[in-house]
Amino acid sequence: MVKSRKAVLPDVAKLTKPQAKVEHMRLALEIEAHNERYYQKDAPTVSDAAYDALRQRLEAIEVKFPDLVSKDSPTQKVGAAPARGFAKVQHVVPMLSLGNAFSDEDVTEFVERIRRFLKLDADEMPAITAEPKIDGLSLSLRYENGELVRAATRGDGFTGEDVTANVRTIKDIPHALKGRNIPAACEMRGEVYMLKKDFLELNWRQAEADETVFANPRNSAAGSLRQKDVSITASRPLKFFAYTWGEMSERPADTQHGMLEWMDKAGFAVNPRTKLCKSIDDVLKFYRKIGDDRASLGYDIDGVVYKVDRLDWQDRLGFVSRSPRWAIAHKFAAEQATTVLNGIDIQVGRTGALTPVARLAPVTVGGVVVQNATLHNEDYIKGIGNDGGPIRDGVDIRVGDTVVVQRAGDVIPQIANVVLDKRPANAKPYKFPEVCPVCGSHAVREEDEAVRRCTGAMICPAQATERLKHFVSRLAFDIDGLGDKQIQEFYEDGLVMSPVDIFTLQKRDARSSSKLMQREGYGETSVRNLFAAIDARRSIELHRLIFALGIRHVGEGNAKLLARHYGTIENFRDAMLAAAKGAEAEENETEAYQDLNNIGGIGEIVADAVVEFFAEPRNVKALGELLREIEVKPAEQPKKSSPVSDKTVVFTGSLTKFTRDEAKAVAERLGAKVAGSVSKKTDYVVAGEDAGSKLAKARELGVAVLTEDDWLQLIGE
Ligand SMILES: NC(=O)c1ccc[n+]([C@@H]2O[C@H](COP(=O)([O-])OP(=O)(O)OC[C@H]3O[C@@H](n4cnc5c(N)ncnc54)[C@H](O)[C@@H]3O)[C@@H](O)[C@H]2O)c1
Ligand SMILES: [Zn+2]
Repeated sequence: MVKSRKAVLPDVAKLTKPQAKVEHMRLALEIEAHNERYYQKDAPTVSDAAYDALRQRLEAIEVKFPDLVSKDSPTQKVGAAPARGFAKVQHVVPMLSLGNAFSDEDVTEFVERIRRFLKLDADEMPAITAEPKIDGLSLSLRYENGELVRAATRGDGFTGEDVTANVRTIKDIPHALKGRNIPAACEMRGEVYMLKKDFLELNWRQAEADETVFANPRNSAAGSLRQKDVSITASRPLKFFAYTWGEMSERPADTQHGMLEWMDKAGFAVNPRTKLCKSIDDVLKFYRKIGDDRASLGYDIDGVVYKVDRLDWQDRLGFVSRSPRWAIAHKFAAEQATTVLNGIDIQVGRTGALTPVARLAPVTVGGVVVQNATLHNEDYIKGIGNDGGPIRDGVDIRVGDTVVVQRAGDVIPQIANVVLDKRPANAKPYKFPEVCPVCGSHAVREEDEAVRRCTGAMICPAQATERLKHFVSRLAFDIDGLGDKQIQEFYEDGLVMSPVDIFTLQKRDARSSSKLMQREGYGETSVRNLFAAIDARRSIELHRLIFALGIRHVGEGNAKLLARHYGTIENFRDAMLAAAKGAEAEENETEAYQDLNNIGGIGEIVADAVVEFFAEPRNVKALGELLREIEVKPAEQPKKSSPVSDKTVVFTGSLTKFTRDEAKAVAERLGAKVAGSVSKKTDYVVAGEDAGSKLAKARELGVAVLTEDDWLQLIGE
């Protein structure tokens, strides 16, 4: 895409001043729009390579016409302003960006610049640390007297977002620093990221629950950290590498690599692949080696960062507008390849969503053969992004097009761009089907939804079979010998049309004249094994059953939260039926609904989806039939061994050490029950400042009252 853009735009060298001015303005606006989507919404609409190309062109224009540089130019700025909804944190030492190197020459030039600046001898090579450039988001952690007091995102470099409560849920980040050599004020900085396997697993769960699916681990990490509901952050597998610092009352070392060693001792994860290099050759060798190892690293990196090792030299070198002079990021080329789009298939999911999939002429991208790419939804094909703005410069995707396919890490391949010069003359805009390709029902788009859905929920075989496949899938009933293929066949032959049919199969088979045993591919043993596998699942864990119901937005995680909260299927069903009574009203005011909505980690969208499910009599009937055939085991209660398990706790007053959501999530994880009011059954009341009537009540009833610190001590934090 970099190339196709350059082919259509005039060479910067040939631009006249007025032309340059117009283009500068256009590029700046476009870059600002991408910055907002990337940094604030965690949802970019173009590839990093495409974005970098825009920046490079803007920089080239500014080099030729320096008076176009203003303080508002994107070349002078870092990131984007903090998003609304977060408290702001001023960085005492700004958090800047890095200059980029895209070639070996750029790296040589970087080292030369340093030598000239420091006036080093011709044969004197500054030692350089080479660090993997983790593709996550940067974070600043402030420790005072060794205790974590504040965490902030980079924001625009000067003002970041306060994410202290979120950060306290990340295991890699110590709440207190270790060792003796701890400066009184100490700001540690590094990258929050997500392992590729955790990202894929999370996306899979999100997709199952019909929730936001992230484009890559970086966006996923950023989206997970920047959550107003801390319990969501706590449920996401975030990790952290430390690699630099902000304000430091004293420096415990005088080299970059010495500082990294100190960080390791202080209790941080430091990237083990970092290397101290003595020559440019060393540096480039490191770059190529880690480039080769990239796929096996476990986390995404988008290049290597080189830093001058001596801190006194770093100090002398200082900064240019938005980046240090003593460091540079050597970027990897994006993994892209060009191929032809042979067709677009529509898949119908269990919730009736019509999802377009690109069928590509097979092509190798970054060492992997790619034949399919996701096309997300009909707007995406048209060149319209989630926010209604253009993507790919508004170019649509047509069957027959030559397209640029891109893989970032292990993510599902995407179509990064269309090569318009190669579009066949007869290519027609793609017409998205308005009926379900499986059952023929109308497929409609709801207002504010990008997805078109089949309306034939009750009759659509795609939905019914997808629901059944989900019902027997690994995290649900997980029945051996009953996979996608068998479900499809049994459905087509009318043997299994709804979940309960699975458990009555044997009874019906005994009475039937056409036996399962006589089917092709089946014998006595396989039928016996199948029935045994089904019987083995007549007793099922509550969370598996809840997950198996296929309620929108209820993935494995939410199913577990619900199971843990309600304990038994009877409790769960009764509560949901009670909540469903209020579903018609504008605001659901039933106590059962309030209780559901108050479960840590369950938000309104999930609560509404569950209630909606129970408000539909056909669903309740199907569940009732199923429950006559199976037995549901009560939910396992979490960790028995903790000092607060089975205790009932009430938090009151204004808390300063943690947010209420956070306190609740932690307490529940340790097996405590968190209640809203004080009674004789209450074991502890944790009172913050200005605690009122609940504290009085606790005193009156003789319930133990703890300060926040007492509580932390009690749970061993
Ligand atoms: N696709 C889009 O729409 C879009 C929009 C904006 C930015 N971007 C992408 O974001 C990046 C530019 O943003 P940027 O200003 O954050 O710069 P950058 O990512 O190029 O470099 C600076 C960042 O690198 C990170 N980093 C990782 N490991 C490091 C290490 N060992 N030492 C020091 N820093 C390390 C830090 O977070 C630091 O802030 C580019 O890759 C760009 O393509 C994409
Ligand atoms: Zn259908």
